[in-house]
Amino acid sequence: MAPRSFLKMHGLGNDFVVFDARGDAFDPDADLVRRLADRRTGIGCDQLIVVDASAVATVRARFWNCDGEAVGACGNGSRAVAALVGGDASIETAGGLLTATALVGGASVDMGTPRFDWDAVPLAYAMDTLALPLAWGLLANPGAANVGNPHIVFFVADPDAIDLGVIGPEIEHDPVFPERINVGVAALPARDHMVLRVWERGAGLTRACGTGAVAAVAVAQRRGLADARVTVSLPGGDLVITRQDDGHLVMAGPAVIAFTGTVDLEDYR
Ligand SMILES: N[C@H](CCC[C@H](N)C(=O)O)C(=O)O
Repeated sequence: MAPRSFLKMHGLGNDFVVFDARGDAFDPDADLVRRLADRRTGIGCDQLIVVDASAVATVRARFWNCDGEAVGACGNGSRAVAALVGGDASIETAGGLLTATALVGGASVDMGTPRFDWDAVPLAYAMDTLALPLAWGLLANPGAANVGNPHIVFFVADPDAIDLGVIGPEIEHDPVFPERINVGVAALPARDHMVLRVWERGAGLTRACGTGAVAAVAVAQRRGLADARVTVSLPGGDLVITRQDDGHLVMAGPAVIAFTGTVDLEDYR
C-alpha cells in the first residue's frame, strides 16, 4: 500500500493527526486510530481527523479520540480544518454544520447554539442541567451542555488545585453519562476571563479543549456569570468565545501545522 501523507497540527497544544482524504478515501477503524495516535509506537495525537469532500459543505470533518472512539465535535480540530481549507468554509461534522473563517495562524469557528436539555447532553435521567444535583468528592453541582459533544463544567476557586487526572476518569465513566462525558473545571477571575482545565473523554488531560471552552462559557453565561465575550485561558493558551445575538457561540484561536509526513499504513495493520 502506498504511503499516505498526513499533517500534524495543533490548537494550543491539543494535537491532531490530519488526513486529507478529499479524492483518496480513508476510513480508519478504532484499532488503526489507536495505533496511529500512540505517542511511542505511532505518530501520536489527542485526536485523529479525516477531511473528506462533502455534498453539503466545503468539507466534511470526522474526529476520533486517541482511544479510537469517533466523536461529533472537536473545537480545536475544527479550527485546524478551517486553517487547512483556508478562507471562509463550512464544515460538515457529525455534531452539526459549522461555518468557519481562516485567520492568520488560526481560525474562528461558529460552533452553533449549545443544547442544555438533559437528554441532549445526554444524561441517564432527567435533571436540572443548570446545576446537576450531583457531587464527586469536592466537585459538585456542575452545569451540563452539548456543544456537538457532551460536557459538564464545575466552577471552583482554583482549577489547578483540583487533581483532574484522578477525578476526571471517575466522572467520565460515571453511568449517569451514557455516552461518557468531557469534564471541565473553571474559575472566573472576571466576567470576561475564565481559567479552564479539561479532562477530555477518550483523551484525558489535554493542553486545550475548544468544545470545553465553548461549553464552559455557555454554562457560565446561562448562570449569568459571564459577558458575551470571554477569553478562556487553558494550559496551552487562550481562546476567545463570543456569544452572538443569534445565540451562536463563536470560538477564535490559533491552529497551526507542526509538520507533515507520510505513513505506510501497512505498518499499522
Ligand atoms: N474529547 C472530545 C473530543 C475532542 C474535543 C477537544 N479536543 C476540542 O478541542 O473540542 C469528546 O470526546 O467529545
